[in-house]
Amino acid sequence: MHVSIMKAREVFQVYQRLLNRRPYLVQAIQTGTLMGAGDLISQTLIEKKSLKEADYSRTLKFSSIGFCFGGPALRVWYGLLNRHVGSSGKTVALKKVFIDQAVFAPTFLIFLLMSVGTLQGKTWDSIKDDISSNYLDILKTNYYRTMDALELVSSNKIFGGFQNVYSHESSELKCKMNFSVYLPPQAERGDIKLPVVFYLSGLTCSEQNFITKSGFQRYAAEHGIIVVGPDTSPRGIKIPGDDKGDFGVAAGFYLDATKDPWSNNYRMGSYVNKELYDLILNAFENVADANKIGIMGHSMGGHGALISTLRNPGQYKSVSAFAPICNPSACPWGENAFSGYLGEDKSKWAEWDATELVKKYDGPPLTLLLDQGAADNFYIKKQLLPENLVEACRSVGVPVILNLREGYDHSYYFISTFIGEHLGFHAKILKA
Ligand SMILES: N[C@@H](CCC(=O)N[C@@H](CS)C(=O)NCC(=O)O)C(=O)O
Repeated sequence: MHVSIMKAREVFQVYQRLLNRRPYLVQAIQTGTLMGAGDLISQTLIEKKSLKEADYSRTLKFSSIGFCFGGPALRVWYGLLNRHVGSSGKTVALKKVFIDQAVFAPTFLIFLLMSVGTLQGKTWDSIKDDISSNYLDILKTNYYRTMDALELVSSNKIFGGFQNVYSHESSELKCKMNFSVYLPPQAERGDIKLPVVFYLSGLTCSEQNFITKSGFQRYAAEHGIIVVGPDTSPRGIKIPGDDKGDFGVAAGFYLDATKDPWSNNYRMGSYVNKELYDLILNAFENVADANKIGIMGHSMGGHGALISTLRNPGQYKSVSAFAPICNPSACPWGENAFSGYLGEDKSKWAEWDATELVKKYDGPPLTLLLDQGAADNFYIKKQLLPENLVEACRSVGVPVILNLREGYDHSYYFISTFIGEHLGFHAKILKA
């Protein structure tokens, strides 16, 4: 699995390089391929043709429209938008979506319907008929899809940057989710790519706790780091037994549940590491550096940061955690959550347990940074077990730093004291 993930990453990097070097050609090939594939999917899934019956000349016509016109037109259009609207700032994304949907979408759709008609050998009159009967329906469907995308919930200026909260419909979790994005002042002009650090919160938290209590923005602004904070579980889905505080709502444990009734929505592992990860890199393409991504977290979120890194070698270049649940298979919180989400087979638990995962880690070199308050009741009651993780790291030679902080507890008072050190640690690795 590690090998295939590394390969996928390399392919993505080659793609990025090609896109920088030959933007028009790459966009043309991409749009051509997508339009061809779209036609083939429509013929097989919607028109119910078999692959033998499919009209491949129609597929080729769609591809060539994408290659010759769609791709280059998109490239020119996004270039114009970047030049005239800018590429970052509080309202830039919203302005761009608005102009794109108000100007480009209606114009391009007419052009597309005309090209398709022409390539199908239709007369001008029948093309006009097609346009008058289909145009508004297609445009409306497109508008509904756009509105589904990203919604800005709030935006506040802090330490020269903006603390934003967005919401979106998650396909993994099948519900509406909030997440936070801090854009430091260095993102304002949109002409430099910055490191991104994901922060995963603990039990009972939403995306709000970290952004209102930790004071991380001062240090993110200092280092020029974008910080993204997802929520901790699916929201608004009522499943009996989901309100226990350490299981269900606000306790997704950053894994993909396999046991009913949780497996349909409780997919925080894929949500964070695939859906949200890709969404951030796409939506903030101009300012987020896809090669400089780190992850950190607190308690259940510390466990999330560690397993996300260990399960996806190379995806996160830096990782750190505050009071993480280090060995969930061996503590009451973890046993309760894992048996509920994954069932009783403990071999499946090991796939989501940092202490087990690190023993099999086979990826780029990593140093784990852990901070633990010595007066943390959950540490004292053996919910967190950092020593188990440190021992496992030592057994396989993975470097780990464990700072035991005298007198500190489990709260955000502890996190806010050391958050600057953690962001400094990420900055050092990601900016190297
Ligand atoms: N479920 C436990 C843990 C609650 C807790 O301490 N949550 C931590 C994360 S594990 C937190 O960040 N709470 C929110 C906050 O302090 O703002 C309890 O209810 O005592």
